Amino acid sequence: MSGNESNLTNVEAATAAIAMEPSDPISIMPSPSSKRLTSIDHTVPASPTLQSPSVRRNKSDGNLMAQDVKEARVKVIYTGGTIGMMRNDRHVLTPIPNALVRSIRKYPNIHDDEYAQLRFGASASMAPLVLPYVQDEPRRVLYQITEYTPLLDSSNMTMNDWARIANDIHQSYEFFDGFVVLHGTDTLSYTASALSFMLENLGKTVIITGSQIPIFETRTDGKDNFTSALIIAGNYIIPEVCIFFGHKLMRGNRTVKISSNSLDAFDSPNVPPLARIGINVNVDYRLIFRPCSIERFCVHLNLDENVGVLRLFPSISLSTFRAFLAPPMRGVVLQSFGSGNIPSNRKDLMDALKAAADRGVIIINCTQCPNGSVAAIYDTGKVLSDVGVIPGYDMTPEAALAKLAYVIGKEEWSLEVKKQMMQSNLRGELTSIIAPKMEDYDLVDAVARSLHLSSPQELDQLGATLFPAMINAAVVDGDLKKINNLKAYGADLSGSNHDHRTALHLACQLGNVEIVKHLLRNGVSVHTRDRYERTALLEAVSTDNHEIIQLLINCGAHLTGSSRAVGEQLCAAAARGSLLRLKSYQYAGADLSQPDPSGRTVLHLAALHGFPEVIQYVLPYMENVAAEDMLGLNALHYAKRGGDPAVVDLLKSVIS
Ligand SMILES: NC(=O)C[C@H](N)C(=O)O
Repeated sequence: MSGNESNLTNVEAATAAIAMEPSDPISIMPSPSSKRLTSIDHTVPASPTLQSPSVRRNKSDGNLMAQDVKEARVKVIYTGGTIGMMRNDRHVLTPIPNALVRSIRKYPNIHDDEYAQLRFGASASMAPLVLPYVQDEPRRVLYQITEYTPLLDSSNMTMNDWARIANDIHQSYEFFDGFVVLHGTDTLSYTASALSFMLENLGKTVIITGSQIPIFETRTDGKDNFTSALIIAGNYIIPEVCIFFGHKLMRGNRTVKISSNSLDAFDSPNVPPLARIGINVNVDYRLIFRPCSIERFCVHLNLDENVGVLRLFPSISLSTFRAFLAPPMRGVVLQSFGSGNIPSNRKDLMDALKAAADRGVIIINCTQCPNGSVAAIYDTGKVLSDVGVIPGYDMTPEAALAKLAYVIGKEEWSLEVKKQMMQSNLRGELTSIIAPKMEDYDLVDAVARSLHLSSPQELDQLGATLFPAMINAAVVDGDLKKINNLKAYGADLSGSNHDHRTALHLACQLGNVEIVKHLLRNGVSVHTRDRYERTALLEAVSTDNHEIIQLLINCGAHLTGSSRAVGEQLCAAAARGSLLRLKSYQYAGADLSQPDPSGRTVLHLAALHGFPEVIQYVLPYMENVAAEDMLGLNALHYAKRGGDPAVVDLLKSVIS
């Protein structure tokens, strides 16, 4: 898709467009990383720009075999960690290259080989892996694993590895619905925190997980963590970098590793889990932190390594303290006592802090307590702000350190802006002010009372039914005030109705630019697909609203569905002579030279139906003006059949 070429800077992304329809040739294309011999793609790249499957009904038992089944594509980046380790002869756990995918193909509860055979035929052994059917989840998850070389124990990972993961997500962003990173647990919270900052304007789900016991062992937490992460990444739009561990989905930059041997190895002390996995998946949508600016997804890879964590202890020596703050240090997380206190009677330490802050070192005050926040309620804490130390509120040391590396690495920001950013809530990593009490669920409560409903589940269900309907009514009325009121009542503006349509779908269909902007600024996802696989972008294309198309594209929206289906739509528009529709698709990122399933292009159809202005417009965008369809006919042949002499002459000038 030409409109997306800026993102397709590597072979992997470009080859990811290979269709996975059963009729498509399936081949293994080298990824740029594998070219450098540093990673191996174990399957053909998957792409959400592909058609849903046409797998058939099983003749023997009559069961539905993937026909009409919706699919989601998840990219798995396997970096190492216990999850893929095996014990060597000395009983020491080490990661084994190429073992994970080989084993997974044999596990029927992680890979549905029957579905894969039906879907990908003879090439199934190299095709994407397929998660078996999951009750109550709408999509079959197809996943592609990219294995890094070497596989790392996470204790050996560095900031360069964070950049590599961020870059790989960036390169394949448009080809997948969600991302899972398999990672060692020891430094997982650091990686999650760093990625949460590096992935800017993230619109898709990224889940990092691993395990305490290798996935190859009979008793393992790896299978559950991995499959749950895949299910959530494929079926839920939670535009955050999350950690899945021990039945909980947590905001990554709020987590800490709390146990080296418990299977509940992670906790999110200051923010409840975003989702809990029991018999059902329960997502708390009100907790989700959404990007609220109209900007496209991008990555910031420049991190400053001159950062550190200094944990205070009674009687710390001045020389230790000074040495830590000395150049080249540029950012320090000062882990203070309790609610942010340091020994205020230690003038020597205060002077050293002030000298460092005056030199431009950003010093951020975080508590040593696993729970709670720093607050200037004691004199011993207040003195810190007097010497230029910034409050880190309730940030974990991991998040504060990663944020310092990110913020200091933003060379375009002044020192003042950097300090401001450290105190601002960029990705849900800190709570600086107590949120004003929401009139949360008042409205729902009132209705519930009149209906005699009382259980939390009934209230949730009522909210999920009432709010989307009421928001949609406000969208139809074009009533921004009403939309805001509903939000104040606790409505999730990203909520969808029974057709999985959001208010954004409707606003795009109605062409209300103001409401579209408002919804985007309130974090409504551009990636939600309704029951019929339509995105908000497709609604804007269908109504030829170019301003809205541009807004959505600026927010990271892209075309989904098979590229050949897009070709079909383009040909239909050309046959009608609709230059407007062709432009709509083009602005939405479509490649105007994309053929339909019979190999015909817009040029063929415009030639046949005699639309010279369409031909003039599309000519510069055609990859091959003489492209032939499946019958071996090019656009000139079609023009001759169409019989318009002007069109024939026009095409003769470009096709010999
Ligand atoms: N459970 C684990 O994954 C621990 C391992 N040492 C790692 O962090 O890679």
